Formats: sequence, C-alpha cells, structure tokens
Amino acid sequence: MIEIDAITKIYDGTPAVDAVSLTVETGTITAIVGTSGSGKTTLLRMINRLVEPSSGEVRINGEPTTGLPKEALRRRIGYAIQGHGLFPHHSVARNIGAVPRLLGWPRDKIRARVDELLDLFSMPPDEFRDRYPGELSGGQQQRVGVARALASRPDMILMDEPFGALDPIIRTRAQEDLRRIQRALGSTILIVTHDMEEAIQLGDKVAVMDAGKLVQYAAPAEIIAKPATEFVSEMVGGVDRPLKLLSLFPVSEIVEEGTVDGPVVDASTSLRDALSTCLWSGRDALRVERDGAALGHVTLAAIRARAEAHG
Ligand SMILES: Nc1ncnc2c1ncn2[C@@H]1O[C@H](COP(=O)(O)OP(=O)(O)OP(=O)(O)O)[C@@H](O)[C@H]1O
Repeated sequence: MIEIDAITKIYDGTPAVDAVSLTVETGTITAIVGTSGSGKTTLLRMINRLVEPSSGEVRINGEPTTGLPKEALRRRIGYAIQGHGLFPHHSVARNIGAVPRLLGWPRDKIRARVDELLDLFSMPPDEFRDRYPGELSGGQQQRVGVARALASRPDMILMDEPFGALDPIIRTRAQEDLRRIQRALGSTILIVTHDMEEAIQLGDKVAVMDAGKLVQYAAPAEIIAKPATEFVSEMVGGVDRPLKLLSLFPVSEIVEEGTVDGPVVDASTSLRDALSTCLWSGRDALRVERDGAALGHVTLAAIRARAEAHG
C-alpha cells in the first residue's frame, strides 16, 4: 500500500502540488488525470523523490520514503516515461535487465525475467532480445520501456504519459496489454495522463487534479456518474457520459437466460460495444457466448437500464 500524505511542492511561493493525500492499494492501477500544469508530473516525481517535497510524506507499506536512500527508492519504484527513455546503444535485453543488474541478480535469473517479460508483451524473445531500440517500432519501444519498469518486480510503478506518443490504435492495444499484464503480475501502478478516457479505461481508481489540488479520487463509474466539481464534469464530457459508463461494464453482468438468434457477442464484450452491435444490426437482443459456448442473451432494454441506473 502506498500512502501519499498531505504532500506539497511550492515553487516560487506558488504550490504546484497542494496538500494532496491519497492511498493506492497494492495490486491496483490509479490514474492521475488533469489538464496541463495541474501538478500531475510533480506529484508523481515526489513519490520517487526526483522532486523533493516541500512538506508532507509518502509511505510505502508504512515506511516513509524519506528514510530510504534515493538510490534504493528508485530500485523499489519502477519508472516509465513518454518516449520510453531507452538506452539506444544497449540491446532490448540489456535495457530490460538494467535494474536487476544494478541489484546484482544472477545472470540466469535476469535472462529468465527478460524472456518472461518479452513473452508477456507478445514480443518473441528469440526475435527481440538482441535488437537495439532503433530497430523497433514506436509501440515496441514503448513496450520495452514498460517492461524495463516492471523488471525488478518493484513495489510500485510510476508511469508518466507512457502512451502519449502512440497513435490511437496502438495506444488502445498498449492500454489493453498493460491491463492484462498488471492483472497477471499483480503490479501496483500509478499512471499520469491528461486523457480522461485513458484514465477511466485503465484506472481502478481515478485521481483528478486541478491547479495542484486533488479534486476527486474515486472509481471510474463514480467519477462519470457523480463528478465532484464542475471541472471534473468538464473533463468527463457531458454528451457521451452514458457511453463512457457502459464501456466500463461487461455484458456478463446483465446477461439473461435463454438464447436468441442473430449477432453474437462474447461475455467479456463491453456494454458500449454490445449497444453498438444492437444499433448496427437493428436487433434488440444479442446472443451471448463465453469461449464459443452459449451463455444466454443481452437485451437493448437491459443495456439502457444499466446506463440510466447511474444517471
Ligand atoms: N522545476 C520547476 N520550477 C518551477 N516551477 C515548476 C517546476 N516544475 C513544475 N513547475 C510548475 O508547477 C506546475 C505543475 O507542473 P507539472 O509539470 O507538475 O504539471 P503537469 O500536470 O504534469 O503538466 P503537463 O501535463 O503539462 O506535464 C506548473 O505550473 C509548472 O510550471
């Protein structure tokens, strides 16, 4: 568990981060979202002490970070940034293994970890291990950057706009990969983004920053349904709020017994996509399957009821 306790950074008499407190549970993703200059990066960097707080403290599993040498801290906290920050003259394997090497892991263990991570990121180790960053696409470089942050099994991983430079399709895939890998490894992740859509897709919790202050810290559905301030409401965007909400829940949550003919959706499909399929096919019910086996059906009426329940 990471506890951020009234942390503040003052630059030239003005707070860039103003008494922010939040607790990040182990094994979850917290997305920090806000407009440019709201203090997101400064907040993130106070956690690994790339920026020294003016006041307040951060505790990792109860231990204040001020008690730890900075080097030790940075090994316990992975860090991934936009543009990945890879060493261009080091192979993919050396880049990913950088922190384990610093920690003195045996070679075999580093190699096994590098291969495990490359596999997780769908980059076959035999093909990618010995390449250099310049021989990878932007999306692959970004995956290596995230793999490097995960390599030493850190207590937590900080990510600053890691997907900012990716085109929308690759970006969506990168987000899905991160979610899947985070679940598989049980990692604790704090990710900074200016994109509310990304924050609600990725975060178990979303922390909204405005002018240095934390204005709301809640689950995505609550942020969408009950924005705490006008600013949060603006960030969420009025028009497609019901759709954003539906994108958070899978069909399996409202599946009903009995099968119907017509288009098929998997139980893991989001209600937003199921709605889209209903509208596109002109049906008011869809057959639901799980791994190819019939599970039941979902109706347009039930999807609508789900959207309205939060209204
Ligand atoms: N080293 C510094 N010296 C003085 N002011 C700074 C410094 N770093 C950040 N600031 C100021 O603190 C405020 C918050 O900056 P920060 O980079 O944390 O915002 P951000 O939300 O991450 O923005 P962006 O999305 O544009 O990166 C800004 O007003 C910025 O100008």
